[in-house]
Amino acid sequence: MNFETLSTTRCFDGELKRIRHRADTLDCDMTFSIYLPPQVAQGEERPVLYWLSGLTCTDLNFIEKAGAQRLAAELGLILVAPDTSPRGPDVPDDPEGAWDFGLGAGFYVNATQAPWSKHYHMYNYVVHELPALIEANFPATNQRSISGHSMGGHGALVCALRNPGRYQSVSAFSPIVNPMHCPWGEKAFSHYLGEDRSQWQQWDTCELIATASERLPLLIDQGDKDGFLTEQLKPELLRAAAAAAGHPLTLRMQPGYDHSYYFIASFIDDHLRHHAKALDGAEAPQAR
Ligand SMILES: N[C@@H](CCC(=O)N[C@@H](CSC=O)C(=O)NCC(=O)O)C(=O)O
Repeated sequence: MNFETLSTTRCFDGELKRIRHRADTLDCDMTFSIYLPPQVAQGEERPVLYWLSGLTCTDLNFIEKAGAQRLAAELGLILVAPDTSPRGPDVPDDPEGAWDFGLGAGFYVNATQAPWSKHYHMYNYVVHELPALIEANFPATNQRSISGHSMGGHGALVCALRNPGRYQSVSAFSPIVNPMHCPWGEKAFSHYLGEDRSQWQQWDTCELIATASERLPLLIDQGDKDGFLTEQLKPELLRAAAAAAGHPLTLRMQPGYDHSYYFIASFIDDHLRHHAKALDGAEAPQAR
């Protein structure tokens, strides 16, 4: 598989790379970031944490703002941050240029409706094509975990719930848990998936959790001063759905925190340790 390394930057004794490649599932060129911890320079293969970002983001928001590399280096975790939508001059965008749909807002679904269905297959990209590229070309094991923020939190939860056994652990910050019933999700799903709401259920965490065949524990952090909390995110709906299904959920309401990457940076270490504990060969170091 061909790819181009756009940059390589030393970081906490590891390497941060930006990679551009042709994405067949999206029918466009894509750029992602990958952090290789120092253990890979010593010949080790390491497990991967995939991070899905939210609306308006590229691969860089998480890499530049979350501060995850320091502990990833210590834990020996590879971090992979894809972009949030297909890109390029041929890729359709919101006709009015809104930031909550189209470019930067792929919602991690496989679009079925024209004109979106030509490129907007972010689910297939993050679940299949990107891991295949990573595992064939980088010193990565096939042990994977997934996390994300907001639209990306929705993506992480949906990817894990739809693929029992594929991910060792899952977590999310401020996820859109019930996109079928919030303005961001209704706008995106009606365009990408059409008006038949029965087709939306397979992309909605609160729906998927009812019938999940694997009860992978969910770790979720949510700020109680998040401006999107009541209209878009609605974590209480996930709490109810998880309770009804008997699905293990740790939902931490964090007092005073908003929707920003300052919030993510404040709790990212807990999430990295959660994933490291679940991933073979990436145990957290002993406390000193
Ligand atoms: N541009 C918007 C704000 C958009 C926003 O808050 N995006 C979040 C994700 S929201 C859900 O998916 C984000 O991660 N932004 C990038 C960042 O670096 O903070 C506005 O102007 O209101």
